[in-house]
This record gives sequence, C-alpha cells and structure tokens, in this order.
Amino acid sequence: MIEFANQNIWTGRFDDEDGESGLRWHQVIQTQTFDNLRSVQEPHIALLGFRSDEGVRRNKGRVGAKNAPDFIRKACTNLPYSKEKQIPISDFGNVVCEETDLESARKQQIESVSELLQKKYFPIILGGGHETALGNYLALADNFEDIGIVNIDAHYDLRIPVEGSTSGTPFFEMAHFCQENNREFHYFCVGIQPTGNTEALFHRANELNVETVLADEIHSDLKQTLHQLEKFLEKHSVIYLSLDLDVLDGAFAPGVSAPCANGLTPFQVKSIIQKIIQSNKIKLFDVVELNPEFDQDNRTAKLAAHFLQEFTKA
Ligand SMILES: N=CN[C@@H](CCC(=O)O)C(=O)O
Ligand SMILES: [Mn+2]
Ligand SMILES: [Mn+2]
Repeated sequence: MIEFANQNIWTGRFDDEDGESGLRWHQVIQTQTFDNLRSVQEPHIALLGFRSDEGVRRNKGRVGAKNAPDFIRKACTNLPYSKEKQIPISDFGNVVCEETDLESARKQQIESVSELLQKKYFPIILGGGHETALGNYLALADNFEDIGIVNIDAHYDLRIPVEGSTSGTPFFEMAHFCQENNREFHYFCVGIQPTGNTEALFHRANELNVETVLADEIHSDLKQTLHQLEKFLEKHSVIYLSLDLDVLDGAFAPGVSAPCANGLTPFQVKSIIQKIIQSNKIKLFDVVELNPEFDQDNRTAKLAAHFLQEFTKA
C-alpha cells in the first residue's frame, strides 16, 4: 500500500526577511504521486519512505522503525536550502508494510523504486529496518547490470533467512539472487564490529568475497579506508549505498534497534558518504534502522538529516 505524501509534515520556520537566501526544505519540497509520472531532465531527488519494522521483529530486535520516515522528514524540514546550490526534492510518500506482510510491501517497493529509477530520479529511501535494503537492490537490479553494494553498518546482515526475510538477512538474499540469476555479487561492508557479528557471519562474508572494513580500521586510519573504498568504486559502473544508523556510536545514535559500542563518529560516516557521492556513480541511497522510540532529542533522526543534506548538493 502507498500512503500519499503529507504536505503537513513539511512545515517549519520562515525567515522571510532574508528572501531566497533564507529558504528551508519545507518551503521547496514538492509532494508528488506516481500518477502520470514524467521523466526528469536534471538531477532530482525522490524521497520515499518504507514504513516497516517487520524485518526487525522477525530478527528479534526492538521494533519502532516503521515510524522512522516521518521523523526523518521532520528532522529535514528546517534544513537550509539554496536553489542555486542544491537540487530539487520531491516527496512521494510511503510504502507501507501492513501487519506482517513484508512480502507484499516489498513487491510494491520494487515497483515504485523501479519507476523512479526509470524516470531518472535519484531515489532516497527512508527505512524502515534493514529489510528495506532488499527491495531497493532488486529494483536496481531490474534496471542496471554491474552494481557495487556499499553498506555502512556495524553488522554484515548476511544471516540465512530460516524463517523468512528479516532485517538481518538482506545482503545474504542479494547474494542468493545473484547466484540464481547468474550475476556477480559485489559487497563492500564498512564499519563492522567484531563484537556484533559471530564467527559464522565472518565466515560467510569470506565465502562471498565481501570486502570488509572494520570500525577499528576506520578509527585508526580513515584515509586508508577512503582509499580502499575508492578502489571498489572504480571497479563498478553503478553504486548502491545503504546506511544503517547503528554503525554510529550509541552516544551519537541511540535511536536504533541495536545501539553500538565503539561505533563510528558522524564525521567518519560523512567522509565515507562524500567519497561515494564524488564517484558520480551512486544511483540509490537508503538510510535505515532509525527507531524513534529510543531516540533522545531526535539526535539520531537529525544525524540522518545531516547526511541527507550531502545528497542535495548540486
Ligand atoms: N539488522 C541487523 N541487525 C543485527 C542485530 C544485532 C543485534 O540485535 O544485536 C543482526 O542481525 O546482526
Ligand atoms: Mn546494523
Ligand atoms: Mn544492518
């Protein structure tokens, strides 16, 4: 089910005395539906929420991520916006997971994201638990061949879907899809915590040729990480970027299902994101695992907004 974009979310402070240079997101965002959607000729962001935490529930996590998309929008509403230096943003509302029917919501998600890609939008998908990632990847795979996956996450999310798809299985399911469809699986996972992944997960990552950067490696040499990332970016024509907010230290990002010890700083995450944007190859970004119920002063949602601002730069 698709829930129409709600213009009432996009309200905030007005600085009319400053004219155009005082603009904020809520003054420029356009709400849109998929009816008669036309292709865009210039770079244009399409925000789409994925209101689901069914994957988190199935993965025995702390539910609440289904309400994240509107909290992220709220955190974006007062961000400054320059018509000259930023690209247009449209809000397409939310794909909604009804009750436990993640599979139907995913079908809708693949259709909607695929349409946005075909109409040349840059989709930014607001999760949702990390189950959000699978539909995004499958939509990309419908439209592009050589996809490099970058996941900024404390966890590999390479669990075997024993009882169906969960927030812990999406990258395993992508690998499985690739095997079934004779495609290559290229997965670069950055921010991994040895305390957050069992030996089985490290082993699976190794078997699937996953390129891993540990959180500690970033703490000791961010430049080296960016260099390693650059080499991965060079090898692929299309990049899919997923950001699981639990990669950030729990002190910065308490509003997640599984808060992180020894996690990354906002600056480290932003540097990684900037490097990926500079490649000009990114076709889709998702930000997942915000759980507003555990957030403090909306600081995790504000971090998500802080990172989203990077993608709007022309
Ligand atoms: N999205 C994935 N989450 C982690 C959760 C870990 C935890 O609950 O501690 C995982 O499955 O590995
Ligand atoms: Mn995680
Ligand atoms: Mn994850």
